[in-house]
Amino acid sequence: MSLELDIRLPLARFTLEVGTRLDGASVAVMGRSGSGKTSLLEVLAGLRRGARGRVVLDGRVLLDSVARSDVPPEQRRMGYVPQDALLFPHLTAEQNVRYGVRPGRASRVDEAVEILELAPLLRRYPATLSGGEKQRVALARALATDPALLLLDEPLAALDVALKERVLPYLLRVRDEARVPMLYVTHQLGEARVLAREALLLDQGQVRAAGPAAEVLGAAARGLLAGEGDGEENILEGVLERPDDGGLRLRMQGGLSLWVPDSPALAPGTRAAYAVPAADILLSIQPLTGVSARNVMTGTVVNVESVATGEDAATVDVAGVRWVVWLTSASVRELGVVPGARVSLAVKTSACRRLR
Ligand SMILES: Nc1ncnc2c1ncn2[C@@H]1O[C@H](COP(=O)(O)OP(=O)(O)OP(=O)(O)O)[C@@H](O)[C@H]1O
Repeated sequence: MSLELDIRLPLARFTLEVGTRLDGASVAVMGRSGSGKTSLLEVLAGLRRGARGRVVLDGRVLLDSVARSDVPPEQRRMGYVPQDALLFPHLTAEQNVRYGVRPGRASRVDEAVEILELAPLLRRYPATLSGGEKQRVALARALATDPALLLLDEPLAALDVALKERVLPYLLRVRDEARVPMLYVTHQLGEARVLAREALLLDQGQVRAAGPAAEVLGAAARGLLAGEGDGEENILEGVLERPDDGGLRLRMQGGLSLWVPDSPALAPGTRAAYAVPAADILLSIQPLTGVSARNVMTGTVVNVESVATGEDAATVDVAGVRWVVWLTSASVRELGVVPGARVSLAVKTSACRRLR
């Protein structure tokens, strides 16, 4: 995906001004409530009159106000899922998914149903679906139209959606299996880190930072989002395995594995994602032995940043997996937690909660 943006859109209190080039297959858009995220998505979708400048997606000019070209929304090949994505209440889930697909046009209906695991829900009506299930149907409807880019606007209300209801594991599949590029508004740093290759931070309509997710989603993002969302999470994705001597482990890229709560329903080989709150991880500068926590790992501190008064976040690299650990600033000083320090982390199995 290559997306060139140079746009200006006057809003009620400020002008949205975004000039950047994005090349990643997945881009997280973050910023406080009211910073212009939805407006940006609507400009890309072609739904906002009054936007000036240029939008070029994969070499196709979608907007060029100087040349007076403005491709209408239905010809932009954008799969837009707004915050309040409404399903047609009188249509089944399947009819909703098929709704936007024009006869003779490329379609990804079957793939969308498969990836979003909608087969058991196809005959149901929206009124009988849970919030997370409705989100999956709305996402499938967008994916089914074979978009060049998915535009996903996470409602703030999604913060209240129960952990198992999160659509994140499905978005990972859309990214890796359907391989449709996406621009994804999220309020969760942990989600953005695991999903996005690039990130764009908006502050009062201005780009505060844009670039590789690993660089952008650190201190700047945390400072900007302070007070939004509750607590930071580590999101780990991998494949489940069941060693001979019992238990259930998540094997991640790079070979690191994590013991997770066992459940007979979970088959080895299944892809899964887990959330571990940054505040639930124990950090030690001594090798940890004789602790009851089943997950004990050794890694290197990458950086330490302030989260709030008296509270810091240490990023620790363990075999290529980056963990964020929250600890008090007093502990950081007393223990000497500085970049380059070797530390051990302990995570109780029960602190690992499965998404979906
Ligand atoms: N059609 C419009 N005309 C003028 N101003 C608008 C319009 N729509 C939104 N705004 C204003 O522009 C600002 C950005 O709104 P926008 O919805 O893009 O923010 P957001 O970052 O998506 O917020 P949230 O996270 O709450 O969804 C807000 O101050 C809003 O009141």
